[in-house]
Amino acid sequence: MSAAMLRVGRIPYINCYPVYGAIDRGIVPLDATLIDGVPTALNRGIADGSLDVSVVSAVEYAQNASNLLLLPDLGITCDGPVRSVLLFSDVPATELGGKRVVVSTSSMTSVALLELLFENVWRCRPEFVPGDAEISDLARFERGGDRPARLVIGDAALLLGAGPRGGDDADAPPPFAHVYDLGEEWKRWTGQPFVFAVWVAQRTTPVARSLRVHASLIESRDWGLAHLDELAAQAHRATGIAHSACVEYFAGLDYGLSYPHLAGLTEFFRRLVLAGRVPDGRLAFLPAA
Ligand SMILES: C=C(O[C@@H]1C=C(C(=O)O)C=C[C@H]1O)C(=O)O
Repeated sequence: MSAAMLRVGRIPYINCYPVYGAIDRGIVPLDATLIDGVPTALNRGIADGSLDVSVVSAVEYAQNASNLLLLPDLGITCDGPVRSVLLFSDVPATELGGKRVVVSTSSMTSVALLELLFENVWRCRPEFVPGDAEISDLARFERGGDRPARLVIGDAALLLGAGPRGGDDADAPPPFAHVYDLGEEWKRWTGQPFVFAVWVAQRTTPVARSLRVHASLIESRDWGLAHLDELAAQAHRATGIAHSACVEYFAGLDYGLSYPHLAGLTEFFRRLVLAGRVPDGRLAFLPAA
């Protein structure tokens, strides 16, 4: 009897196209079932054991490291602006103390990073309230009043960051006066790259099976990096974001986990441990495929 198919998580944002594009096209085989979900849904799937391997918020690994192994050389990272993790605000961030900041329910890493930035860089203490912030939620965003700022990630952030398009949008709310790119803010603060997402496997999943998934993901990622223009065209068709903006977006992301990325990741975890937000821990890797 063959073991059940592994369940492998994928974020449906365009930021995952470069990792899964060749698998989606049948160019690289993946012996697993792909499960789509926003980052917090995949985090839950890894935490409750319903996913075997997945991309997750970096913070999910830190929360749950004793049950997980990191997949080598895979991540969603930036070294400066990320373009898709944005704080939109009607007032400067330093003036948000005591005010409500709506944080995306899809995100865990960016929310933790935002809290660190408020404590250490903007030095004020807003009240964080969760709110849905996917593309389908954009039209219903309440503006102003007691919610002057909002953290948005992924495709929704790219779209909102691009601003209103054309002159036929007379009813559109005015753009936010201040937009903070969290990759850029982290770089300015620490000088380091930032790792938003990592790929993990359950320690209970047989290593040989996780290794096969890892090998497919690496092969698919390498194909993706060699075909970014084709993937940017697909991203444009899927979201309406300008092709040139998709090209620029992919160029600003790095899908590896090199020494500088690991330095940024451990710096982030160290600061989260200091703030009492995640348990102290260590990085443990699946042996490289
Ligand atoms: C760069 C991004 O990285 C992401 C942000 C995550 C988070 O904040 O928890 C998790 C996965 C990634 O999708 C993005 O989604 O825009």
